[in-house]
Amino acid sequence: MLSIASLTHVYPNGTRALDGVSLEIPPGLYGLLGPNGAGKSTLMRCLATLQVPTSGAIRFADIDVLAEPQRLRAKLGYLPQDFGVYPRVSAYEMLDHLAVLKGLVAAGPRRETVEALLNQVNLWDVRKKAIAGFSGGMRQRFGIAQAMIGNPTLMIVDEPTAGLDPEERNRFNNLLAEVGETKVVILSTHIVEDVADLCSRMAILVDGRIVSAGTPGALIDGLKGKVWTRAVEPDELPGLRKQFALIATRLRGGRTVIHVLSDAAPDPRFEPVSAGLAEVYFATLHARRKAGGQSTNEASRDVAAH
Ligand SMILES: Nc1ncnc2c1ncn2[C@@H]1O[C@H](COP(=O)(O)OP(=O)(O)OP(=O)(O)O)[C@@H](O)[C@H]1O
Repeated sequence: MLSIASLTHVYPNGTRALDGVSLEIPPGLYGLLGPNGAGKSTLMRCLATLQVPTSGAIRFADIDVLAEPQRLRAKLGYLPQDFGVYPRVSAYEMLDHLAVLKGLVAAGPRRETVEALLNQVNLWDVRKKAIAGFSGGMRQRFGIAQAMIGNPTLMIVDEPTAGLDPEERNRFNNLLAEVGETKVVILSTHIVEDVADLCSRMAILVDGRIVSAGTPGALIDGLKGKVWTRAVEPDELPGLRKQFALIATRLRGGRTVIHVLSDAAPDPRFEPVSAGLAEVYFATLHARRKAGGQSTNEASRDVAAH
């Protein structure tokens, strides 16, 4: 179990990237969903001991992470948002090198580990090729392999599927699901489907605060009977936006379809629509923006795009 208590981080320029974040994260895949700039990467870096938060506490099993970062590092696998340099050395050589850095010095056990990991992430056939020539999906799978050296019990994966095509994303997510069977895995993303597909528990982070947390099923149940839809003409949109809590507009076969949050049918032309995680996410963003006094233009102009 990973426990995060009242975690706050203020950057030197005054940006409050995390504002009292508290979460209890059990083993399995945990989704941390939030828009750009919500504070996800800041939280991931604090958990990965790469950044010291301004205040708060992090515990993983019996480890006080802020007091004993070295103890956590021995149990941690981290796939950063930007893996950075993609060297011209082969996947095998690079993984072998990283394994040495992680303390796997004895040649025999190291070879076994490297070979097993390359097989697990399905890169065995291309092990002799340079990482520089890998596709985005292959690089991310290599990223998971390097994160799994030393069999960590906590895995932190920051926006891993951004930029992957659907087939690569699917392959990557299958790998992540396998990894999540035995570890605490935190998946940070702004892609709702990744959380819907993979995670048994989740939280939504907006402006440095947790605004929603629970199982996807429970969060979806909370919207039952409250989401309504109808096709509209584009010139109706400004008026509807003022009148209703518009959480999304979609394009369906060239027509604009809106989703509105309301306890009852806003008018007879609306039909009820069963909510999914996308509606939960966009309703949460809408409520948060309203509370913050920001423009409440729908959070998504095309839910179907993700
Ligand atoms: N080094 C820094 N100095 C000052 N402000 C920063 C720094 N790094 C991030 N921020 C700010 O902190 C806030 C949270 O950023 P963070 O990168 O953690 O968000 P994010 O949810 O990961 O966003 P994205 O999905 O765009 O990566 C943003 O307002 C960002 O501009």
